[in-house]
Amino acid sequence: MVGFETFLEPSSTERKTGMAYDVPEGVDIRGKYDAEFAKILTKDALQFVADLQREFRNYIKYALECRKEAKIRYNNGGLPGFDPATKYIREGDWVCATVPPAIADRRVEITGPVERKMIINALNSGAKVFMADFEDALSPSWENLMRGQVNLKDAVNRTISFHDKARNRVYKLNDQTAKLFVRPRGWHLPESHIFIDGEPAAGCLVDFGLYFFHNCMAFPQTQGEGFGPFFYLPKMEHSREAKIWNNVFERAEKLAGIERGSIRATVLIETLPAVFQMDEILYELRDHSVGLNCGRWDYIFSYVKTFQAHPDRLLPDRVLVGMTQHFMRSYSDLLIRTCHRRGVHAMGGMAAQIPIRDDPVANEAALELVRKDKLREVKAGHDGTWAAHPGLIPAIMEVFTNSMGNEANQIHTVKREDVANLTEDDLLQRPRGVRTMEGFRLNTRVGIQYLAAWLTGTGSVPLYNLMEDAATAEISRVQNWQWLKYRVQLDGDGLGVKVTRELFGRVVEEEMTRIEREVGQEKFKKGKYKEACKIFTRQCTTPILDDFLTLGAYNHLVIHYPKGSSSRL
Ligand SMILES: CC(=O)SCCNC(=O)CCNC(=O)[C@H](O)C(C)(C)COP(=O)(O)OP(=O)(O)OC[C@H]1O[C@@H](n2cnc3c(N)ncnc32)[C@H](O)[C@@H]1OP(=O)(O)O
Ligand SMILES: O=CC(=O)O
Ligand SMILES: [Mg+2]
Repeated sequence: MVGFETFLEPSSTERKTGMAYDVPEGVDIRGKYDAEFAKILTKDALQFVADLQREFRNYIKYALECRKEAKIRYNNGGLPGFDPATKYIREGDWVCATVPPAIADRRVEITGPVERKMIINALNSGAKVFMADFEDALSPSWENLMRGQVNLKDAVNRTISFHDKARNRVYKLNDQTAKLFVRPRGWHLPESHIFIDGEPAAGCLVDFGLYFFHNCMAFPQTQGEGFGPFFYLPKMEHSREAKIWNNVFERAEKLAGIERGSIRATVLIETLPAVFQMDEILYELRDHSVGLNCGRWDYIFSYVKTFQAHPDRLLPDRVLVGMTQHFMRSYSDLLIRTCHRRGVHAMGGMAAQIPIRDDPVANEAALELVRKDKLREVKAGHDGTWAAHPGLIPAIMEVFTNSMGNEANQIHTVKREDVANLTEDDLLQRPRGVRTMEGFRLNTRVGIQYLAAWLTGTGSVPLYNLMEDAATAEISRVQNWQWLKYRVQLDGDGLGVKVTRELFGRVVEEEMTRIEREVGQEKFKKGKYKEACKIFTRQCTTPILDDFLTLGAYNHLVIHYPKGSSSRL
């Protein structure tokens, strides 16, 4: 068996001879040529991605077809629930592989896009783990994705640096850094700059494949056999999708010649159907799992999406749908019980507050909200949680450490058998609260500004002192769609106004004026606010809900080089 190290050495014939990528049979690169990207898009790396694509594409297509069938069932009145056919897995006494000591303690994890300076800051932040994100926090332009792969390779090799010329500041890695996890895109997103056998590659296989190919050998070399690389897996709806990932991992380990079970992944439970599949998902990944995470923002989005044809389950204002709602608390509790029963981490989620630099009082109030959220998580039994910003880490670390002390996690100490009997009704309970005009306006203002940033290549932004990314923006979009579709009455501000297309038209106009005032005329003119407004308005008023905000909008990011930038030597 040829090991990966042999693969990694480019042969003389594989070195670039011109301004084009050297591609294997059946692969066509339609993104811009860049000499740095060519070090990632080597012929062997592309062959690896193409092999994964060829082996798994039909499984992925099938899984996406199954999602469509499930949607039809829900749209016809069905509810997601536990599957009687897999009761034996839920009731069985199995456990996942032992948590590797290197990542036993994950009490604070920082997340962020795969941007060069942020990677260095995150790795140096004092968090235990850094989740480098190709997903919710990244706008998946060719430039961002490929630059991100270059950055991660340099980070794993510990050669990464960044010179901020404006501030004359050089960024380098500290001796002690966070452990690196990487989150590839979800199954649904294509990578339209890489064609394999005439069709776009699956985005997640590109993200996973290129990162794994270039970096997998560094983990056994620096951390010992069997300890990495590590991943986060997003937006799954069913254990069949986890099974595909498990097979991808096994194939990758075999090709690389690294020990089976070296790859470890935490799955985000961030769709409503997946909460009924947590045991099954862990079971499929049992040799590669290090737990589950409460992806709370996508989970709320998924609640709306799953119940898009259920007018009796409309959401109140977005700000009211927090972790103390019964359905959210039940989800977090059951996740903890499930993970600890199977011997793996139960990770908490992201509080959206970020530091407010110019207002100490507001800053303290925001920090207090974060502390409260984290205290609830650690008391419930979570083993760690997410921070959106380095400025939050000391406070979050303190809350977790005050509760957990020197224990690396709570896997064996907090079993949560008290929630063993949580029911489908608990997990689906309607969220409570009122709907207001300000909620409708805020959704509109946030949705448009987020999309405008995303279209210009920024996938996570601070808006009104909160972190916004693809998942939080999804809530704004689908909530407006839901309220418009069912012409809800805004019952929370005493006005009793009905949400109609005419009202939405007025709100969009007024909020665009407000955005222009807030960001300034020049930024407004130069930015993509009008384009974003058009996309957002269509998505909120379309008769059939788009599955994802980013799927339609992705076409606006794709730039093909018509003559192609591939060559075969
Ligand atoms: C729903 C989910 O999926 S959550 C996970 C996905 N979302 C995310 O990962 C969001 C991550 N967070 C961020 O992107 C950013 O914190 C934002 C956009 C919310 C705010 O960013 P900014 O306004 O630029 O923050 P701010 O100006 O306060 O940054 C101060 C410093 O902290 C750094 N910083 C901020 N957030 C991060 C981060 N998450 N990771 C690393 N460094 C960070 C900045 O780079 C900056 O560094 P510098 O002082 O060396 O220049
Ligand atoms: O990915 C995390 C989420 O909350 O969504
Ligand atoms: Mg998410």
